[in-house]
Amino acid sequence: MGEAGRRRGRESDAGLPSLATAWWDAHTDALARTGFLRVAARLPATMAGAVAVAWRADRADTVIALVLSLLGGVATSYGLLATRDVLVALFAAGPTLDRVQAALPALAAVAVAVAVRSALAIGAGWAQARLMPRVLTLVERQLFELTTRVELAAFDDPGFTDEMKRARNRGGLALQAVVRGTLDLAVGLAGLAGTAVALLVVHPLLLAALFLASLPGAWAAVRVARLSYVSERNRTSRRRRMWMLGELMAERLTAAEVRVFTMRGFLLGEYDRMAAAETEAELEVVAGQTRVRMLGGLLSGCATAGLYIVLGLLLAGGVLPLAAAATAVLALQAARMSLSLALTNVNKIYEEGLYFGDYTEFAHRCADRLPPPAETAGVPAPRAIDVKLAGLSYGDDGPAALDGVSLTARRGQTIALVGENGSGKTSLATLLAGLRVPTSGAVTWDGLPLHRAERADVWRHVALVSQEYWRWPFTAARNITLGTAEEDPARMRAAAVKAGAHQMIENLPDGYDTLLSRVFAGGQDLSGGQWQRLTCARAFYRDAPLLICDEPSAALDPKAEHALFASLRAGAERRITVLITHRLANVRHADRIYVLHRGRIAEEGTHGQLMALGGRYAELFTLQADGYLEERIA
Ligand SMILES: Nc1ncnc2c1ncn2[C@@H]1O[C@H](COP(=O)(O)OP(=O)(O)OP(=O)(O)O)[C@@H](O)[C@H]1O
Repeated sequence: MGEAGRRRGRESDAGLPSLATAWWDAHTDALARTGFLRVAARLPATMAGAVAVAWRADRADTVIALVLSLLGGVATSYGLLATRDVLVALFAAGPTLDRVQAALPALAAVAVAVAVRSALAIGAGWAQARLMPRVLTLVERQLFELTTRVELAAFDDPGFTDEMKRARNRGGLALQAVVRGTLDLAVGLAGLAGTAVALLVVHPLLLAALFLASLPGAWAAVRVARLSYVSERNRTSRRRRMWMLGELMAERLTAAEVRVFTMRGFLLGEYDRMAAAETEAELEVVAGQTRVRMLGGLLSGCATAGLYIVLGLLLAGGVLPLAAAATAVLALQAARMSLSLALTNVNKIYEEGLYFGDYTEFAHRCADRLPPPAETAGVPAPRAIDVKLAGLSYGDDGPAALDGVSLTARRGQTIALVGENGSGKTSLATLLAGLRVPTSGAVTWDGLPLHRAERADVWRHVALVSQEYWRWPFTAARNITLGTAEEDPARMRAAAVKAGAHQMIENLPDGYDTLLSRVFAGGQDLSGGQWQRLTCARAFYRDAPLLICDEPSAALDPKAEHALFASLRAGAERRITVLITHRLANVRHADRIYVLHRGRIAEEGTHGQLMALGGRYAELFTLQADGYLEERIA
């Protein structure tokens, strides 16, 4: 078992169980074994990818940054050769004044080269700074375009959500770092090339010696990068747990339960365990990196010493004149600076490139999970919805949540889905709304299979009161008109009245303009029932031909519940209404009631037919009704 496996084992000894193994663990070990040549081979592709993104973000600034960086290398080369001319003039025989005068033109050339190089570096830096925010926006926007389009089923896959988190948290910043690193590497390489040209002119052997001297540093840089990347990957799941524990201990929604269930000791204990494993892993990596750096430093030192010995021998043997040797020393110093810049950035590009690779892999995975292209143009408002032998499983090998379900719902009808918890009601509703594609069978709207239609066109005809609705941090008005292009105040108020939300909203400090989130200054929060009224108002505002209400009254008081169902009945003839509720008194008026049991339709019919049948429905209804019948107001 690898270290990662052993650590996972330790984590699951007590407390929370292990997190599901994520797909990336599979290639962690392969990455740890990546050799220098593979790293080197990977760099050009990473850099080309970065330049391509930079190009899309802003062509002009990309070209300016690259061209100015390369010109900087020319200025370096020119400056070094001018320096050699200065030294040749100064080391020549003759009176000092004459020698200084002879060196003046070359000195002027050196000054110009230095000034030009600085100006080019400033220009390149400015272009790079302008490029960075655009690169980040481009990458993030691309990610959100995908995450808001992929099939809903993708979110059931823990691997997908992990990858998404990593791509979100690190992808954009990693690409920024790769682009910055690529441009800086261009500066370093241009400087190095400029120096190399100067060295080549001085003596070709010096160039070879410089190349050999740079190898240990390059090896250490790449090795350090790989160590931190592999450790980061291994630590992701631990961090996820720590983040999850942090959320449980420092969130308003969990605060009451943490206290009343005396969870504090357990949660803090879990946190300590995770933190200890995290620190241990961190120290392991730092120790490994320090060893590599020490070895790299030692080898670099030896190589540099060798370089100076070569220089000394060439000088002693009379192969190299003194001025050329002095230029070579200057060139070597310049080369070392350029080399250090280049290596730092090789390091950075490689490491950040791996993280950006996660982003690009995630983008590819998203592309695989996008709905197929629509085969029809436009989707008319449904007059009849047909479900034929539909089955649904969550995940690749999950048990069937629905199995062979068939039903028809027509315009003007209200159908009710009832049944015990986990029987498949919500799953069936997601099929009717085109939110999920059945794993077997089909769902059609007026004969059109939903999976062949453009999803956005389908959802334009759907209003959903979801069981797990989101408390959108917008104003009350925006919460009602959510997702619709136009805001019609009169219609919005009418929808709020139908949902019993109008008076409640009017009583808020700023009425419909009250911000419903405590996260923002001056924001307000609502009670569970008040939020539910608002979500019902949203559904009425959409006034869609398919209205799905999944437990719309779970948090409502009896009066509000009564009013809501009266409103639902009032407009029922214009649409298809799907009602899901455990309060069976509310489904008595439904045109057809489907009783689900373990993903299948166990019974169906009107209230009267099902009561006469004396099956599950009759049993549940009688059970509930008895509770009310015992005590009546006299
Ligand atoms: N996102 C999901 N991923 C995996 N399994 C799921 C998911 N959603 C539902 N299930 C499973 O599918 C089955 C049916 O769930 P569903 O939510 O449709 O039941 P339900 O009848 O609406 O239940 P309830 O009355 O509690 O709302 C359950 O076994 C549930 O565990």
